[in-house]
Amino acid sequence: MSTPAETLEALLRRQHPEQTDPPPFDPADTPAEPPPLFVTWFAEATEAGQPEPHTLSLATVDPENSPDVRTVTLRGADARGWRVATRSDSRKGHHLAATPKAALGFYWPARARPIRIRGPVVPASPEESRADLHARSTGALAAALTGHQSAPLAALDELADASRAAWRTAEADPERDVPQWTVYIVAATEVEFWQSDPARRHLRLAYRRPSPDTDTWTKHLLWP
Ligand SMILES: Cc1cc2nc3c(=O)[nH]c(=O)nc-3n(C[C@H](O)[C@H](O)[C@H](O)COP(=O)(O)O)c2cc1C
Repeated sequence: MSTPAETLEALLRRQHPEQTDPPPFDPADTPAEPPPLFVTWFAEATEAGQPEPHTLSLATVDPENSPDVRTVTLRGADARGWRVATRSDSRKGHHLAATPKAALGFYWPARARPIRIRGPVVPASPEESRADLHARSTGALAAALTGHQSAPLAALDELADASRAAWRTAEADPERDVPQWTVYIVAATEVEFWQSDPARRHLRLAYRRPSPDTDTWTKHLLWP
């Protein structure tokens, strides 16, 4: 009988990168700033049928400087930066309070394109965070209201009871505030666009700027 490790190795050997014809990408013909290129690539991933292109990895560091990562949902991206949202009293919220820096990772296999982003993080205004909370579904409000995110859970019944109560509140009072709900803006200083190449001459275009206070980005290619 095969061990779980052998089973995994056999499954891994059968995996291959998705074979897609790389879409046209000329690094010389790119905007001076990364957000417009991000929007173009996002739209192209959507058109190519990429499931959940707005799902990304958010990396933070804990107070001991150990990295941590989890999956979140993109709320928007513009000249201010890339926006995610969560409770400020979650594990990631505590990390961001202590070390307001993050890295983001997107991967869109339908276009064979990852994008990685790094930079300092600033919370959006309470008004913007409240608007984000109430632009979403009843379930999303109930989830935010349930609270205790990342705290140890003693029993599933406790979650069921808290969640049912949160759903009742969300349905009865859709404008209910959750003061901990926070939009965080990753004010990128580095953004890298990676385009797969069948001959493995992958294209890597990196944008950099010294700080979020400047709109002047430099661009350069990287060896794959
Ligand atoms: C597809 C997907 C999207 C998610 N989006 C969010 C999100 O936008 N905000 C959030 O707080 N958690 C989101 N989560 C849950 C997080 O992955 C994570 O479990 C939770 O935020 C606790 O993370 P933390 O303990 O590092 O704070 C999402 C999970 C999945 C699978």
